[in-house]
Amino acid sequence: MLPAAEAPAAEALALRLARAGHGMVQVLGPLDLRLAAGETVAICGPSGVGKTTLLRILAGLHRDWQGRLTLPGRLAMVFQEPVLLPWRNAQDNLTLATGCDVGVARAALVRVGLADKARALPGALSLGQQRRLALARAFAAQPDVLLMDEPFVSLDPALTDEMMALLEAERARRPMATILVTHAPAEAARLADRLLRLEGSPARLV
Ligand SMILES: Nc1ncnc2c1ncn2[C@@H]1O[C@H](COP(=O)(O)OP(=O)(O)OP(=O)(O)O)[C@@H](O)[C@H]1O
Repeated sequence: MLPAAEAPAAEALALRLARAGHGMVQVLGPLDLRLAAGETVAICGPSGVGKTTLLRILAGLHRDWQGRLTLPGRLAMVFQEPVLLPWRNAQDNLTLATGCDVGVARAALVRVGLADKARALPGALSLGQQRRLALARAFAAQPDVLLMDEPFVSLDPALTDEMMALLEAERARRPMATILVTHAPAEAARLADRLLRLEGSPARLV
């Protein structure tokens, strides 16, 4: 057995992708993506290169691909838009989406500053509160791997900073591997251990 200092970190995710596409059009691959437990990787690349497609493959939302995915733990995803259930209150948005119990949902709402909004419908929340609710939903899933698809896009700098601070606090509380798709170098520099770039057609990771 290797001494602890030389032992490889546990792997949170390993993708060996031969190809992925939309119908006849190949968008991605071949490419390999591996994440150690607790590691944060930022992925950037030009618009339309396939970043969202890659995240959707990892989340099981995109089926048109060939290869092998190993993902031993729980996964949660934060989309560009909050994608909330409009007729369910904030607390139900967490429990219904993740299967977590009310205590876990309440605790996640507290951590994102929405303790007093548990009974509020998404439509009664500000944009920033809706974004924080989407983050709380991901936290309530207690993921081992968190996928974030441009989660701070179109937010003002103060709200972006607040969202990043919430993510940092959650990672300090409970480590999770994170993939952050972003166009913003400052977000990648602050949050990520590694920066990867999707390039080409079909796209590869460089
Ligand atoms: N449902 C779909 N049907 C056909 N083609 C699609 C579909 N969704 C995406 N595409 C195409 O696949 C390619 C990759 O799209 P994807 O959304 O993954 O890119 P992206 O890098 O996330 O872009 P952006 O930074 O603009 O969000 C694009 O050329 C897009 O037009």
